[in-house]
Amino acid sequence: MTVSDPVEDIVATISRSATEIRQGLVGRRGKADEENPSGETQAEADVWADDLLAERLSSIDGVAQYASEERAEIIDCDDDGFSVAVDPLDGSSNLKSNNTMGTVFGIYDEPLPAPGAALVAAGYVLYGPITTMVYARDGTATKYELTGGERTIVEQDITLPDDPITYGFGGRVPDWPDDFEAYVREIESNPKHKLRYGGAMIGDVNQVLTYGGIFAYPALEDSPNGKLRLQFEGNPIAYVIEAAGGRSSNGEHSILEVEATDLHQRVPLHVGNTSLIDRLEAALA
Ligand SMILES: O=P(O)(O)OC[C@H]1O[C@](O)(COP(=O)(O)O)[C@@H](O)[C@@H]1O
Ligand SMILES: [Mg+2]
Ligand SMILES: [Mg+2]
Repeated sequence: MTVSDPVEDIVATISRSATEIRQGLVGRRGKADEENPSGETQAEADVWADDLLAERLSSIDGVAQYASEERAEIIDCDDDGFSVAVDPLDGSSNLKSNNTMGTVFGIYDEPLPAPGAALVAAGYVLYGPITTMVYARDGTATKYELTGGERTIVEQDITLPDDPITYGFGGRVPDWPDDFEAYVREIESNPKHKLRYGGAMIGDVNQVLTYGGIFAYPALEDSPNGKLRLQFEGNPIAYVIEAAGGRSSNGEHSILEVEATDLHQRVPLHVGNTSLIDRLEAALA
């Protein structure tokens, strides 16, 4: 008898759906005339990908809740089980220019909103020239290629390279607090460091995972919690980067220790090599 593993069922469902999501973007590059709970205009593809994932993930045995960046309310499913939090399309403003996007997921063993410490697994799909998935569970991260529903391992026990190379920071430069800007100038002044910013967190974070470095969407002068959402973006990415031997920070401590108070709350996000995040926290202290 095979023992069912809802976490594996969730990840397999997202893997299979990724190819369809990628193909379904064609013809859905317009706006949807609606705002999401964060007050952003939704793309047609945001709404469509959310509906597709909501239907599939909420019907899995052992999924108690489905929630996403694109819907105000949690969908309650089974009485007991895991909570799945999804950013169906990360970087959907890149649809218009046909640049990188992703799908982010976190699987929590507590009802949402939940702290990162309640994650049992998390990962993301990257719609690049090919479709890849990075998925972390039990402290190890694995990279896969996804083709036509198949998930093939390309790298196990991924770790951030020791010598950091790439950096990318979101938000308008004039909106950065002075201490953060001073830190950025320090990073830029190292001749080994290269700027890589594509406007989709997943693309930028995947550069950091591949080459080492730092990605941040920091606190801004008028938005002290930055832009990215804790449940759907911050926690899952922090979980993956920490499993790969890096660090995450809200500016003070690990993102995984941030108190979860609201489903759609935002968090300043900084992830990357331990040395760079340690230095960032010192610069912001
Ligand atoms: O356009 P900006 O302000 O640089 O913001 C870019 C950031 O916003 C996001 O697009 C937000 O994610 P969504 O596209 O899922 O809303 C991140 O992927 C990215 O890092
Ligand atoms: Mg996003
Ligand atoms: Mg999104």
